[in-house]
Amino acid sequence: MQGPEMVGPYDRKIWRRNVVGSNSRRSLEQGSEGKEASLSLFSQFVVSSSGEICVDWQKDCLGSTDDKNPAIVLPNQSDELCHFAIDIGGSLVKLVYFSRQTEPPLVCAGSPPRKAAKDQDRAKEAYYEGWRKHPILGGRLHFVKFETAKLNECLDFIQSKKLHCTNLPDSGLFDPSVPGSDEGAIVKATGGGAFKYAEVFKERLGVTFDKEDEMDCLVAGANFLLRAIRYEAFTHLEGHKQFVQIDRDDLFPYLLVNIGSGVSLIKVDGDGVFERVSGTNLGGGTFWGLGRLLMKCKTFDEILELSQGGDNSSVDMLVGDIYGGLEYSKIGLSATTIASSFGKVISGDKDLSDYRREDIALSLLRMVSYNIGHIAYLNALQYGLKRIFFGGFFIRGHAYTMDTISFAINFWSKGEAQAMFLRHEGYLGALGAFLSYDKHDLNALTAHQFVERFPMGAPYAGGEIHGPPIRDLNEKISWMDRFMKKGIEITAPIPMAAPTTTGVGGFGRPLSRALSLRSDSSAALSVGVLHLVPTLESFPLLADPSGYEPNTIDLSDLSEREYWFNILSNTLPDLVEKAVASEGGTDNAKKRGDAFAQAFRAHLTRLSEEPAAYGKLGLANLLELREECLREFHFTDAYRAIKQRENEAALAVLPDLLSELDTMTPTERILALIEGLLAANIFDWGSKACVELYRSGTIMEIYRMSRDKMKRPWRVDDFDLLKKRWIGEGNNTPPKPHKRALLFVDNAGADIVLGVIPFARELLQRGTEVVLVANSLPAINDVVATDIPPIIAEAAKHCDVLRRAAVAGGLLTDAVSSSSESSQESHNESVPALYIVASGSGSPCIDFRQVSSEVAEAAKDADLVVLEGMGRAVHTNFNAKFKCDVLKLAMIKNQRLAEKLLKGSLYDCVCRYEPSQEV
Ligand SMILES: Nc1ncnc2c1ncn2[C@@H]1O[C@H](COP(=O)(O)OP(=O)(O)OP(=O)(O)O)[C@@H](O)[C@H]1O
Ligand SMILES: CC(C)(CO)[C@@H](O)C(=O)NCCC(=O)O
Ligand SMILES: [Mn+2]
Repeated sequence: MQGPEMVGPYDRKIWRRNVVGSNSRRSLEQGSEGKEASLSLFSQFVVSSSGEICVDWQKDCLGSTDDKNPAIVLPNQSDELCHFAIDIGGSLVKLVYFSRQTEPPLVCAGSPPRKAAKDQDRAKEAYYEGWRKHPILGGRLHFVKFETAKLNECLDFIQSKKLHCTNLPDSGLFDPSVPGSDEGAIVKATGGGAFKYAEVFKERLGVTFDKEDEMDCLVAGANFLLRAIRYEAFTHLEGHKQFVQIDRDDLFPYLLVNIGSGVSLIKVDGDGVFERVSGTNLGGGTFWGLGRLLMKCKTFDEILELSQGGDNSSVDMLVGDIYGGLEYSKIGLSATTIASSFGKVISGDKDLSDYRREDIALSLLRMVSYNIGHIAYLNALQYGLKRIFFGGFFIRGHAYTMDTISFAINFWSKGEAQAMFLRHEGYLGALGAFLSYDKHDLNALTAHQFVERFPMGAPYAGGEIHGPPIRDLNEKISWMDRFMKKGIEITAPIPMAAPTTTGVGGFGRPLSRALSLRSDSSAALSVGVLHLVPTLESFPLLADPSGYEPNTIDLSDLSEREYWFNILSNTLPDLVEKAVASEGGTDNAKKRGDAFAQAFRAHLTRLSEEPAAYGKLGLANLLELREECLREFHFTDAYRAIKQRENEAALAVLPDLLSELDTMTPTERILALIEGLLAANIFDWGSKACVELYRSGTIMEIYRMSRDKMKRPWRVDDFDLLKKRWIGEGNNTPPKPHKRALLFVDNAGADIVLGVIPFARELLQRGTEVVLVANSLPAINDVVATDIPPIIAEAAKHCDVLRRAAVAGGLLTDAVSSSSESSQESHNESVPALYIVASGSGSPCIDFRQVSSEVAEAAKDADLVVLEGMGRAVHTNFNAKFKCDVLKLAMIKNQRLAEKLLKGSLYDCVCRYEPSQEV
């Protein structure tokens, strides 16, 4: 008698949707390490404005200083064949470039697919085919900037990354089947420098500029960002940042105020429909220029930093100065209103050196900001526009600047108009130029197809770009190390900073100037790398997609933030230990572990200073960030060994559990199954309380203890409702079973084996098709889609229903013989199929705005969704409504969550059953 045989999860013949892990949005990140460049080659490490790590190879690079024009050895060069668009302004050069892997992202972390080379080739071919048709598939957009006065740095950057070699004239794209050419690249360029520096680019790089109109680009960039990026626009009042949800269909008209060197005011009525209604020569260049002249500041950020400690009343003439300390209330001017910027200087015979540089800086900042705010308001008034978006790098994510502008708009419009700011502030033009490449069709993508990620350098972002990004793992580790040694200490994020206002932007003096801009300018907003993942979709069963908010806990609340940051910080050492062990505990693994901890702590510190730095912050984002950080340091599955051990232990007792269940009546069984699911959900290595529990007991002991405690009523207990739907009431005919159930599973071990599998088996027995939805990539001890087939194969040895369902779902071959010992299961009845689908996520939570297309496809016929575990059913989606029946099951393994959300206590259970919300 032959046992069931595994079928590789990548066999596309089985079920199109059953391609475990191939569509992970994260799998793109699991690139090979490529050629490892030697560390000693690089001397200086910096971070790009997009948070990428770069090396300053101009400074004494490649070991030999006399080599003036060194050949740059790019680590992972194959990963970085890209193209770009450029905006060369009066002050700054902005570059948007595109990258993608040259290899199809076939491999998902977890157990490696057992796949024949032949299949790999076929899949690769199909991937390239898709690539040719849709060149923007699976790529990333990076944002970097340089000073226009240091154009050479920009040219070097382009050259070092060979960006210009891949802008082929015919397609504007890199085609892996066509050998690259160094000549004749055509690049979309905008801004005045597209004219001024065209010859320089031609000479140095052989690049020809295809010029795009600057205003066209600004508008195209703004429209794109406002539609595609969920957390792009925000208001900023008295230090408080609030993201604004922009309705795609109600975007126009608006006023776009781009504050670059000079200022352009554009009335935007639609895509490509706009008018530049005004402009002002008092702009960012004015501020920077006067700052250099008056305060001898070397950098722009230095002026901003100075202004934080300023008191402008020593420089500005206030209304009170003119009115003898009184206000001019008749016309609504307070005594502290600035009557005349720099006006006080006329009255003494002081020299420049007699004034505090800080005071001058603040006066200057307010002069320029108010003036722009004023002009913006007048134009909004003239054209009847209520919404004003401010872009351009003058804003610099600087709280005080934004407050000042907001205050001005609010003041003059008497609250009628609103100032909004954009996270990608200065990149509008460059992005617009990039969008103007015919073939991209980026505009066709929607918000759920973009994932913005913040690499390890993001917390330090703000530095200038000097060289090629570091891709190589060793370089990353070394960079982290050097950064620490340079004395920019990233400490634990506790205690938390007060709300990060740098002062109230009224006419008075800034009230709070305690927090200074850090010298690395990290007070600015971070712009991440934008990943384009066309395979991600919005989950079709959401009842209210536009009102959907995945996070249950809002981390804009300071005490919540403090609490969770503390937990993440405290559990870090244990995680590092596990991660290092998972990689064999080698010295290299230890180094990576340390670097990971440093990197994650830096993110936490950054976010505790500026919670909205990466967009709206929820617990789910933090948990995902931690996983991404692990992946960045190549910890592919930190809990691999633990998961394996727990799976084995649980599988050993599964047959007994199944037999026990088979002796029960249907009514007893459904209760036992739900109890079992809740009890088994205790195995969660992401919970501090549970990890402590594991120290004192074996898996089975804990599971039994947990089961014994499973007495109803649970904290949230809809069991009676579920039972009614399951077996009906009284003598009435039982309701029809569900057609298809989607089970979003949580942890490995007892959770999946003793909780989910018996429940899935019950569903199958009742005639419900079952789709197990698991992570594409690992997160804590969560089971990954590719982990499940071997578990099912093992379970199927003891259960005929599972075996036949797995065969029907293409997970197992061998439909002929049975090794089942369970005689109670009928062999004649047909059993619906059991499928496994990867969710597209690598997080312990699930965001239903962005799931894999396989999940979206599988959802079409589903009439039951089961969300299991704290991450998926409580941290996220606790309040989510679905178009079909939904069952949310979890054990609460966190004291505060139990108290705050449920007014309960640790280890309380949630069994929430909500019938279809569709009317
Ligand atoms: N690191 C920085 N270095 C220089 N200027 C900065 C920096 N950060 C912010 N700024 C401010 O941003 C302004 C430039 O903004 P931006 O890049 O949007 O304009 P630009 O395209 O160079 O100018 P224009 O569009 O008028 O030609 C500078 O004049 C300065 O006020
Ligand atoms: C000249 C541009 C458009 C170059 O970006 C910009 O600097 C600007 O809008 N300056 C203001 C010029 C005016 O007074 O309208
Ligand atoms: Mn510009």
